[in-house]
Amino acid sequence: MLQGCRDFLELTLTHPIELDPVAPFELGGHTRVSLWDTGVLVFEPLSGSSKDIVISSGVHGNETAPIEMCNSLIQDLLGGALCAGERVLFLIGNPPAINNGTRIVDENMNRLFSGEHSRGPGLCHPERVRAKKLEAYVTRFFNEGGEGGDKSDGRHRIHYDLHTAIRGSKHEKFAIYPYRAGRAFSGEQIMFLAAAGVDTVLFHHEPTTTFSYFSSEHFRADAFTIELGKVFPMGQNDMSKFADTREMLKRLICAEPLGLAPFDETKVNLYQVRRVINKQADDFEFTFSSDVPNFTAFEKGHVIAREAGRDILIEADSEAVVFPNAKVPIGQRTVIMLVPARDPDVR
Ligand SMILES: O=C(O)CCC(=O)N[C@@H](CCC(=O)O)C(=O)O
Ligand SMILES: [Zn+2]
Repeated sequence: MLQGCRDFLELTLTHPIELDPVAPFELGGHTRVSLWDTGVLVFEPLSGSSKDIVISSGVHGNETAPIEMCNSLIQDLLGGALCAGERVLFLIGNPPAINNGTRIVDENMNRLFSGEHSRGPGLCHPERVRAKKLEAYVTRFFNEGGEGGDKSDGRHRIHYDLHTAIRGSKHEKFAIYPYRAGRAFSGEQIMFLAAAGVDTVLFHHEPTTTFSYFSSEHFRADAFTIELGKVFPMGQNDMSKFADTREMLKRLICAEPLGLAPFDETKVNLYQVRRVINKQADDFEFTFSSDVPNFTAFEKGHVIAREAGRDILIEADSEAVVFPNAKVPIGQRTVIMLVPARDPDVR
């Protein structure tokens, strides 16, 4: 089915829920290719490697640019224009939502990891079932690679979960670095991201149920949620804006020299998550308009939102907003509040 497959994304979207695994086959005498399920594809160099790399896209169905970029890398690998030098697992997260052209179908998949899919109402709809399967595929992929974690720790495990943001951003491309209890941040990873055009990093301050946190926490992977720009419908992305990102992912996958500069905090924008504001009442509303870009800062005392007759104020001298979204279910995150990172533990 895969050999001679015209387009991996088309195959995935034609089988949005599941696809029988395909027996591994060899490509060009150098790579083993395995299809584990719909949107789940593994490339393994026959001559060995040192990295296990997960690249996921489409966890939110309307975030199309990363899906198109990954599909083009996959097509080049399948077609022989590129040759994998490292083990790579590509995941297209939420095919039914991609077919729908929407962020979610029933529930935000990126709040369902680290077992959250099975809590509360349990596996009651496809996004929960898929999140559980995605965890299992990542687990299998890292375990089959062998012992690993951060770069200094056996095989180097990496997970880039690629997204695009609902609104525009003062920093067009940025990454969320999941909370890492007792682990320093990787300067090399931050410089890799910068070379990929992702010049801004947010250090999260607490555990979450996102996909990148799952890989970071359970497999000690260098894992990130990466926002590559603003959402556009499939086919309407200016792919030239993703050239640097694609180039660096290509070099990584193909084990080409990365040519990274040493960590230099003057070359990147580093923010610390100060707090997350969760929605507590149906009437939650922001005081700023929907076209205010991510990373807009407000001064101490400014009222940024209201709910249940209560004002929500800026607490620090200045705090910047990212991902403001009043239309989330009660209990979920409406906005992340940022301050500049002061002396982050980057090594
Ligand atoms: O633009 C928005 O409001 C959301 C974009 C998006 O999907 N962001 C991720 C971030 C995940 C993280 O915090 O690591 C999400 O909300 O799931
Ligand atoms: Zn997203």
